[in-house]
Amino acid sequence: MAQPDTFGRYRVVRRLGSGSFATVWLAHDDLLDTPVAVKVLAENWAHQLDVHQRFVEEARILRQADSAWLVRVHDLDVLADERPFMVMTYADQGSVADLVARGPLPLDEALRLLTEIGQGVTALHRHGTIHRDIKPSNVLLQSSPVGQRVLVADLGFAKSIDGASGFTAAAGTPGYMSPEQSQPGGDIDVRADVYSLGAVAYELVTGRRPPPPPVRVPPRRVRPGTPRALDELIMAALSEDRSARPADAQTFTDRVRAIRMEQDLPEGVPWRLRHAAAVRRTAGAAAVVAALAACSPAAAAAPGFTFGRVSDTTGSVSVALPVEWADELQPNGWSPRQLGLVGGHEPGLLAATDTDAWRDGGSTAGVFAGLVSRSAPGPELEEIIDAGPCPGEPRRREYSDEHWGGEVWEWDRCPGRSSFAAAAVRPHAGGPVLYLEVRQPSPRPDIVDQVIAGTRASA
Ligand SMILES: Nc1ncnc2c1ncn2[C@@H]1O[C@H](COP(=O)(O)OP(=O)(O)OP(=O)(O)O)[C@@H](O)[C@H]1O
Repeated sequence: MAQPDTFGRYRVVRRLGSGSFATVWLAHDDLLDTPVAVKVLAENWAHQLDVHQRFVEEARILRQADSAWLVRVHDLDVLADERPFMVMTYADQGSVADLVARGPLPLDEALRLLTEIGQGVTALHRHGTIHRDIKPSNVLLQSSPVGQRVLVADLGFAKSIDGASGFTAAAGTPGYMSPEQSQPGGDIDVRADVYSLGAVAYELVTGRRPPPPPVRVPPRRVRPGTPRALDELIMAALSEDRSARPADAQTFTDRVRAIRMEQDLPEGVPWRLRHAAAVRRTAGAAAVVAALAACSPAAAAAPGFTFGRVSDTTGSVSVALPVEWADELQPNGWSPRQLGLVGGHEPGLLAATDTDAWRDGGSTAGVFAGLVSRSAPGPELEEIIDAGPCPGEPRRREYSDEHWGGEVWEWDRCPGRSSFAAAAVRPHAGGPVLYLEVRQPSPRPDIVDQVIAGTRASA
């Protein structure tokens, strides 16, 4: 699609993306000197009266509901070719879908996001509107002076509460959509949005979208340590019987807020979930071949193993490991926030015989290496390891070679008959902390040391 120069007085900068009905552009309001997002109805829909009307209706609802937790609409106009466009707040930090794609969030962050999403949906309910398509990709993120702010967006399917019964077409997204929404002609009320809030909550906490209704696996089973009150709230919101759900978004949000205030929330993400995102984003066979092709024999291999080298996609982290461990590679980085540490998305990689088994703590051999933010005080594993991945106390030892200094913790008997080592090291010459995990069939500290010695990182 050719990039237009302007929409009205808004100067186009670049295309942000397209949905089923519209394309959204980043533009600049030169008069007010501020970035804006301009959503333009697609040409093929512009002449269809009902779609045109729905687009204008979305703009009006967002304008009238006017909440800090909803995308704000500043202007609505029509182009010369009759395509309507709305001018919105620009959400500069992507969507909650991008965030959960990196893995489950620390609970306090998940609850903060849920509270803000709930406030946005509450504003819609107060305005007399049911959103009908709440899902992580429809919740945008904007940077603000006090951190990150949530903006509920995309009311393409929204309906007024009064006119919500007797829909003829199913609308919504599987996994997030209430059971009543998938019944054409079924009547819908605000509790359909409560179901979707429960589904979003489930995904924020576990890193997984809930299965279609009826949902039988509570979040606690996927993420041990989830507070019982949160588990119960999410499962209540996901009830097939809507009379068992919280009555509306306000009730749901109040309960989330109470859990946030009262509970002593566990920090970080449990071990078995930490690499969930990494595994999900495994780049497939092409990356694996590339990884092996990139392997070059490393010097002074441990007896019985040939070492090779794999790198992450940014080229910042490069790890030497036994080549037979590098069957599968996830080179797209990681989020130290999963360990309860500061930092956003950082360079890192997971190379293993079976990356799924890595996540589940099953039988696999491999190495995870990820950079921790430069401001991390480490390298101290106490800051990183809250509860061990394996039974028993680890053996702890100092580590030092020509390049790195830090510490290593080793567990010999882990689930899946493997042994597990975690290391936090920092270059003697200065630089960010590197966090490593080595999983192997039998405890071989010499291999752990060789992996660390052969690893290189640049910030
Ligand atoms: N206010 C905004 N600021 C920044 N990006 C936005 C904004 N509104 C939408 N986008 C982005 O533009 C893209 C298209 O959005 P749009 O709402 O048209 O469709 P969608 O939600 O992706 O799909 P569909 O409408 O089919 O569900 C998405 O990637 C969305 O994240």
